Amino acid sequence: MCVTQSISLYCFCSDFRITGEVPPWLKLVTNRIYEESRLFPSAINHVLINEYLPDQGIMPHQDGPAYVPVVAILSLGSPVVMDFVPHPSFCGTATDISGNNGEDIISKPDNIKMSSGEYLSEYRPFSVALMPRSLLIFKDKAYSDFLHGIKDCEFQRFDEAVNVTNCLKSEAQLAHTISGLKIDGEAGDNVIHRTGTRVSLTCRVVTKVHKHLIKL
Ligand SMILES: O=C(O)CCC(=O)C(=O)O
Ligand SMILES: [Fe+2]
Repeated sequence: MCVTQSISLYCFCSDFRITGEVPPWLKLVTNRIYEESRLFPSAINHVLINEYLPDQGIMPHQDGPAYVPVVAILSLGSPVVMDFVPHPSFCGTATDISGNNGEDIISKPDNIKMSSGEYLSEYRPFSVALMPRSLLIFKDKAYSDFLHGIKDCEFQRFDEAVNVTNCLKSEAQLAHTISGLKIDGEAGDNVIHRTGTRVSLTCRVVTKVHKHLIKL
């Protein structure tokens, strides 16, 4: 269940602001992501700010077609694990995503595996640990062929995360500053304990301003 609290939604396009003035610090952040990543076709014009309590996540979903297929997620506060699972259409349980009106596409986790329980070989699930102050950018196939989500769970294993080595390094360097991260490498027990809130800034480029996007 998606139980996150959306704090703010900023859409910079056509002077279209949902929750007041776009603060200068936010423009600095998005400009820097745009300029340094060089992955967005134009300046970021849409930022969703979400707050997650330790037991809150977000259902596996695909960001809607109103956005260009690249997204940057800046994570602050508690670390968390984001899971990527192949879109059901790559698992033999295709659902029609055409004609979507611009909203995100949400899928029940049960629909993600083939009836045999197998995944197509090139579409294996993976996860990424999102450490505090990290920036995750994904695009193309990761955007359109996979659903992304976060479990509603206070304890999250990250030993299977694609960036587990980086997490262990950053934990070693920042152990005193990262709260909610317990690592026991010897036991192979790499677990994030989400003890505090997490705030994320999801930065995108919206091409079509659709009235449904305003729904908070
Ligand atoms: O908060 C996050 O890390 C993910 C948010 C997200 O996927 C979305 O808003 O579409
Ligand atoms: Fe998303």
